[in-house]
Amino acid sequence: MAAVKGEVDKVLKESGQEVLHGGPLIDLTCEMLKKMPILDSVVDETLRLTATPTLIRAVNQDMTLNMADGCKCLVRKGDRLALFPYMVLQTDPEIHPDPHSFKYDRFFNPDGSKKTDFYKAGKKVKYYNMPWGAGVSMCPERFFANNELKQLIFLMLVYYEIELKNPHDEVPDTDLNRKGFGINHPLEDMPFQYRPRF
Ligand code: HEM
Repeated sequence: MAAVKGEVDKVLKESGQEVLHGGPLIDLTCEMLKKMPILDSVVDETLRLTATPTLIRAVNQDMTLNMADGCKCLVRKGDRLALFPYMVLQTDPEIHPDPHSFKYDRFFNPDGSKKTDFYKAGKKVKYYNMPWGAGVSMCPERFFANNELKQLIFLMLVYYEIELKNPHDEVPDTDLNRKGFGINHPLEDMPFQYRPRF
């Protein structure tokens, strides 16, 4: 959180704004949100660990799927195909080392650019994180949803001092019953406390 807070403070300062007691509300623009590679990485990493959609496809013609391990899988016209990227990509330890840990910098390079180089068996992987699905039915509202998440985090960090109530508690497990249905929920709450800065 400290890294994101540092980035939020920098972007706010560069915009010439500050939080003042009784002062005007922060004017948060899309341009400001675009200058936040750390926050982008944090959102991507959060979705990597929590987005578990099942992608269903209808097979319109007989075809062969070539798997990463060299296997070939025949699918027939009329079949239904269910893909579960959470298991096969998002938590593959070869693509994402230490896959069940949250690493805020997993998706950005030291020069601040977005990290897109991920490998499996020595080959660059095209799809390394698929919270939004892929292809023609890829979530059409992903830019909106991504910006909403970024706005919420930005404004929470600008207006409030936030800390975990019990910082040494383990991160709760997720509810296995929801796997396959969008975003995973934690089994328990993680209480936090906050104080307005204004
Ligand atoms: C974090 C938030 C969200 C996530 C992780 C998410 C994820 C997804 C996924 C995985 C799919 C299926 C993609 C596929 O089959 O390849 C999808 C489809 C879709 N999503 Fe989202 N979504 C999110 C937010 C939203 C929001 C806010 C809206 C609307 C305002 C939305 C509207 C849609 C629609 C209409 C489709 C169907 C697209 C189609 O079948 O052509 N999503 N979304």
